[in-house]
Amino acid sequence: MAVEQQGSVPAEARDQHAQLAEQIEEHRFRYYVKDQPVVSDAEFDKLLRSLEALEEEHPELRTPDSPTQKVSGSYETEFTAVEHRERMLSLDNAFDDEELAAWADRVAKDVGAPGYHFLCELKIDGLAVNLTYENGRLTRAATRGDGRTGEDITPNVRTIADIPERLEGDRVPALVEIRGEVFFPMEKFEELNARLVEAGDKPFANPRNAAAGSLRQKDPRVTATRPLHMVVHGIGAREGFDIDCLSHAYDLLREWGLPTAKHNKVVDGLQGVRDFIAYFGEHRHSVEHEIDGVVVKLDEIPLQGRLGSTSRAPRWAIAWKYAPEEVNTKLVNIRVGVGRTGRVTPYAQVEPVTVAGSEVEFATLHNQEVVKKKGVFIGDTVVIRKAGDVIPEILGPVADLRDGTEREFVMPAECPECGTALRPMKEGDIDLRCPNARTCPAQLRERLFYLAGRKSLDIENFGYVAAAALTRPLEPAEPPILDEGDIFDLKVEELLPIKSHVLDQDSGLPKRDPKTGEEKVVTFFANQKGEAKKNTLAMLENIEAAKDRPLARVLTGLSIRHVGPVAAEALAREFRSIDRIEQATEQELSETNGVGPVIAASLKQWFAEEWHREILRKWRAAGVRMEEESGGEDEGPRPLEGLTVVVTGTLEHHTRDGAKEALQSRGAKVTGSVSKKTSFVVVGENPGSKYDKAMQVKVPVLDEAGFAVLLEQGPDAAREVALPTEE
Ligand SMILES: NC(=O)c1ccc[n+]([C@@H]2O[C@H](COP(=O)([O-])OP(=O)(O)OC[C@H]3O[C@@H](n4cnc5c(N)ncnc54)[C@H](O)[C@@H]3O)[C@@H](O)[C@H]2O)c1
Ligand SMILES: [Zn+2]
Repeated sequence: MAVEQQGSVPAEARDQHAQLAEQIEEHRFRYYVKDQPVVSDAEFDKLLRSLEALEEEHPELRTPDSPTQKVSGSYETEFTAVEHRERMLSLDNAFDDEELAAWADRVAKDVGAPGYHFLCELKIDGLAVNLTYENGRLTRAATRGDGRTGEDITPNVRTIADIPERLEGDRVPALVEIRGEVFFPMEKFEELNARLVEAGDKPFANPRNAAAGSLRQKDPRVTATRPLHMVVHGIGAREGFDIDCLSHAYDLLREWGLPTAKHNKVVDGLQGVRDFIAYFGEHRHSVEHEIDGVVVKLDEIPLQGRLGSTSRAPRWAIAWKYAPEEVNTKLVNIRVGVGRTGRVTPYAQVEPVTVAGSEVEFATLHNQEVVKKKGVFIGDTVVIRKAGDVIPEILGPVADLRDGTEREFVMPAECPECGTALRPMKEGDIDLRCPNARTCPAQLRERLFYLAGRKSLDIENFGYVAAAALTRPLEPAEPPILDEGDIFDLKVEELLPIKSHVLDQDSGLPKRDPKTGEEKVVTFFANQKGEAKKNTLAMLENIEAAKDRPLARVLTGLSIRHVGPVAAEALAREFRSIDRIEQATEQELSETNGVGPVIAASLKQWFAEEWHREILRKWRAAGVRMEEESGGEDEGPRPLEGLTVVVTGTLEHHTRDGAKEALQSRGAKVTGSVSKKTSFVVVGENPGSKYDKAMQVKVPVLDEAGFAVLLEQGPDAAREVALPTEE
């Protein structure tokens, strides 16, 4: 019989199975023992799923030692092996609603009677630990290991502040095994890698690996330096107390001083589970730790016992996995981009990958210090993270895949677009700038794009590619626009012969033909017959129409440092003409409501530059509006329209109501709770939890000085002075 069954599996399937199993074991070893996985979790899960599918087809391959039947491998490590009193299992996964519903059906069938509940918990992305408390004292802590035997990490766990040495209260049991997840906070991650890199050690690829690697240190003194936290999510063996539901057990655990989860919810049916999943799918980043899913458990403990477990996972629980936000890809290059104000920032170019539903090819790296802190080299495989609608970022390198050909990034000394030597604006600035403001093609292109943008002159059909074609065409040699002074004098005849690249707005790089791989060259303004395209004519018409935009928009379009739409409104309202602004003293400017000394100084600097005054002369000659229309009714501008602001803590110069009114009168909405949709959080003294929340969800946080900037100069300027989100 056995022989016959064996024979029924084709050799090919058997080989494939053996190969997959070996790969999976290898990845588990790298993940659980070395804390340096070389593939993403999603890739790993895919391998495991293929193995499961293969076993579904050929059940004979599903032997007890298959990776699908085990919690993980058993490995010899440098830690002492210890037995768990009760097994520590993994979880089965549901990747879609059908799988979730199938699980719920099974539960219904096995329980057989109504009246049970589902306990929904967040699935924390960390590593599992087992804490043994005897008569209230922590006597041992272990990793999960293969589920029966884990590694003794007691001295390391004792360094974690969240974990009590002694349980509190008068209901402390004789024995209890507490299961929970140790995690590493995302906002401390870059700092850790910076420290490791500086010490010549390997950086971690992501916070989950950092948690595991920090906890599994030979020297617990090292663990003690790492900001580890824990959340409790289960109970193993126990003596001396009874519990009816897991949710009630958590109340007891909390009483004992253990760190229980804040977001658990008991629901009485599948719909409640779906709602919980949907809610945290939306609010994934407003939680204090990374989550990769939701764990749904049957709440009633006697019923859990009735359903029992497989060799790998309990039948009474299931893990819903959210779409992964992290993928591995190759860091092809680190380039630098030049912004509107000449700031030069490095950014990563990676092999294109899809993360969270969109293709990613570039990720920001902020400045040369950040590149160093992250410890990434050009040529590394890196972990890319795209969280919600946030700009993609590189978390860290997969150091174990290095082969020695990787090279360190060196910040260029010269502007990549005009060759001018880069320098900081002020001593002590980290940011480097290209000082060639007037003719640096990158800066001019960005300024023109801004000038034509929604906040300024709002010129339709004048986009990024047009700005590039007009300032640095491949042909003819002389571009029609040398600086923004020329924009209102464009003639259609000048545009027709222009040949240019199609520049990508994210990177400033020429787009390539997907087939040939060559950089695309187009006659952007002319059709094949050499006549003006419809869009070209529309662009010229729109430029003409833009001459009559309100003064504030014209001012905004000049890209004067610190003069965004809000300050421009204030200036236009007070002075009513560009001439009067130019003639005003620095004192007069800075006393203007909504302007202040920084803007005043910046205006003076701007007008002192001859080529800036030349722009104004050309615009005036072209008929651009340089004065506010007289008479205007005094309704007041709403420069903060569309913003949502939270104020917390005590401010020195405003009462809470005063601050609220100042915001509302400028059009902002003021709310009481912080979410991803919040534009700014203003913090005074003793800010409390809203501040922490803002840090977590990375909402810009303003101190009182920053608040003043927001009121006077608007959101763009305020963002520049927001407090750093790390630390
Ligand atoms: N990248 C790799 O090479 C690699 C290798 C091995 C495993 N992995 C990853 O590790 C995970 C699989 O490992 P696994 O067996 O730990 O399974 P799992 O992560 O899917 O689920 C089980 C674990 O979830 C944790 N958990 C978090 N919150 C919980 C909660 N509220 N209640 C109960 N448990 C909770 C527990 O530690 C438990 O052990 C997958 O995400 C997999 O991709 C990756
Ligand atoms: Zn330059």
